[in-house]
Amino acid sequence: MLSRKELFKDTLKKAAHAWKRTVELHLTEEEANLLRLYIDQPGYVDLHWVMFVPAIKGQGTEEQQKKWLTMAYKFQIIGTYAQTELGHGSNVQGLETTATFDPSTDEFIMHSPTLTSSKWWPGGLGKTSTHAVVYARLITEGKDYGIHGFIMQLRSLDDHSPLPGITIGDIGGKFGSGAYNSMDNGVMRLDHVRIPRDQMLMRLAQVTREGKYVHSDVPKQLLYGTMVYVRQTIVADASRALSRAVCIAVRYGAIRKQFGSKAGGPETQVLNYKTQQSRLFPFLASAYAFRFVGQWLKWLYTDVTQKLESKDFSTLPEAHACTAGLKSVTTSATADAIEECQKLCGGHGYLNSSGLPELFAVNLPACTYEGDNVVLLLQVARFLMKTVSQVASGKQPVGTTAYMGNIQHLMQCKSVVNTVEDWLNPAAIKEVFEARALRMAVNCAQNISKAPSQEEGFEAAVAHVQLIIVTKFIEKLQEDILGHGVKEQLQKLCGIYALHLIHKHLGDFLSTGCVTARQGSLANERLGKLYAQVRPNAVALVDAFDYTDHYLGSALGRYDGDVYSALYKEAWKDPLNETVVPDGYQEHLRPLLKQQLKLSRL
Ligand SMILES: CC/C=C\C/C=C\C/C=C\C/C=C\CCCCC(=O)SCCNC(=O)CCNC(=O)[C@H](O)C(C)(C)COP(=O)(O)OP(=O)(O)OC[C@H]1O[C@@H](n2cnc3c(N)ncnc32)[C@H](O)[C@@H]1OP(=O)(O)O
Ligand SMILES: Cc1cc2nc3c(=O)[nH]c(=O)nc-3n(C[C@H](O)[C@H](O)[C@H](O)COP(=O)(O)OP(=O)(O)OC[C@H]3O[C@@H](n4cnc5c(N)ncnc54)[C@H](O)[C@@H]3O)c2cc1C
Repeated sequence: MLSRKELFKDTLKKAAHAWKRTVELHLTEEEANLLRLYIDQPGYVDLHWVMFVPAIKGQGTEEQQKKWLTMAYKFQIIGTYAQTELGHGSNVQGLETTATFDPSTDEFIMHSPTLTSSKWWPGGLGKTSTHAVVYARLITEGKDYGIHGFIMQLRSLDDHSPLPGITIGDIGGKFGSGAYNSMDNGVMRLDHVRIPRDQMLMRLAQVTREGKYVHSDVPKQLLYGTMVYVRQTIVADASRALSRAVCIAVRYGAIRKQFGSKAGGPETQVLNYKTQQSRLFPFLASAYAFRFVGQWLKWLYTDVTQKLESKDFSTLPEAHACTAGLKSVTTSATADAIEECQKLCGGHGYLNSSGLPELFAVNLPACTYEGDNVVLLLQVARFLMKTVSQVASGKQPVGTTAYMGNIQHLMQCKSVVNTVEDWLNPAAIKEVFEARALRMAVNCAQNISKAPSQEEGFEAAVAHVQLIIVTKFIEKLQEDILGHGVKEQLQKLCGIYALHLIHKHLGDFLSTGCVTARQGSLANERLGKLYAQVRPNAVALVDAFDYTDHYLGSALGRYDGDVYSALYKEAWKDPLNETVVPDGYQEHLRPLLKQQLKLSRL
């Protein structure tokens, strides 16, 4: 119910309080991250910690890190990540902002040469950030060396006014009433702003005092390293958002009753309807699947980072493909699922008090920020095409593409599934997912020379990423899992996750010859049985997410199930209910009613 200005100020207040508590309680970095997470309101601090600090860590020299991170860690400066422009977001190489080296003063001149080169979108840029890592085309000795990162001070540390030559503001209201409107996504134009040479982030490349451009021995793709890091964190965010929506829909489904009353008996809980289960339980399974794959991705990222430190860059392409692909598949699935959860809750799901509209509006842009989901899957496709060609030339693939080394078998194997129960076998499931992914990638690679098809590459990428998620779920179940019966429940959810994908993408599985129509129908039968088996534990499986009512923010998802009183109470809090007769009655309603009454008497 807050206006944009009030909402923004509220975000500033919360962020300042969180920082105060962080300092007072001597929180570790991990604890402070959790605190920000549970504040649950997008704000400038996200960009400061999630992008500004990592960009300096990844692309700054040791000296630069020491200087800038010391101030950033103490919040003496607030930073953002200013990459996207009005004219270009996905195509980073198409950015237009220039950083021209002037050897006479040992400075870079930062400039926005066109309207489309205006920086546009960076979070916190609009009203808050004092500094930014700005991405611009480096020009020295008359030559354009492409995009590089530069640290710029944007606002005075005394009175917060923009520095000379910098025009800066907020880009305006966004989707939904709250959601991302707490964030001051900004626009910025630069008019020949001078910064010292040592504010170019120089780990990847340097410009000497004389203006010579010098490459380091690290791959230029490390320029994109911050995005790899953030994409990895977004997978965990998606899993959390999805589990919140599912928690609301499952709990409400157990309370809501419609039809089915015989002879005055109780009506049916909507969660017991098969159609409700087949729409909702795949989301429950996906929430767990995304959590496990997110944990694995965090491990992968840490592993790659350690390797990079010792100058081993071999796993960088795989890390890029995994983070891009998983960010894309999990955020798209999550946005779709939250929207569907609203429908699963019927009319009440459309109320703000259900918590679902806000959850949807906050998570929808994850399909776009940090890389448009389609563009990212096309990156995965590119990686797969390269891997297929390496396999063809005898190279043994590793990591998440290791299965491609089994090409002889996977290109011609037939699924062993013969009964409904056979679909309980993780090996049988994994084999059909591997065969589908490989055959789609190989078909795409073979067709590329004839007529390049983006769609084919896109579909192959989706199949590969789904295989990763299924595989990581299966691997998770091979670990020790504490708690009586917990593993059995997770096995059922793993089955649901995999089999619902077979159901959804049956066309792929059939057309690549991985399963027959009969096996597809056995998979559906198995899925129906799994839904029935999960039903008795569905509420416990969402309680296990351990969300407080406060964090869930939903009248429908309350732990105590007292949904109707909560909805009723929430309704009365609406500002429209502050007066019995609404504002506007005297000016607009009364004259209208009186006029009509007069006319009717004529
Ligand atoms: C309620 C909420 C509360 C709290 C939330 C808490 C936390 C939230 C966490 C985070 C979210 C917070 C805020 C959101 C902030 C959003 C910020 C942004 O959006 S920043 C801007 C992001 N922009 C993008 O992602 C742009 C996407 N575009 C690209 O990445 C690239 O341009 C491209 C599409 C990859 C194309 O690049 P290029 O033109 O160079 O193209 P090529 O395809 O030729 O690639 C060359 C070569 O490089 C390899 N490569 C590409 N990218 C990477 C990479 N990242 N890492 C490693 N390698 C990479 C590519 O594969 C090619 O390799 P080759 O085939 O030649 O071997
Ligand atoms: C809430 C939010 C916060 C953001 N925060 C920041 C930030 O802090 N810092 C920052 O720098 N940026 C930020 N961004 C910008 C964001 O990173 C870009 O919007 C994103 O990278 C997508 O780029 P675009 O907007 O140029 O989309 P476009 O690339 O213009 O996409 C438009 C359409 O074209 C399609 N398309 C584009 N290229 C291809 C292709 N090669 N093949 C097929 N289809 C294609 C896309 O799929 C999409 O459907 C933010 C954006 C949002 C929404």
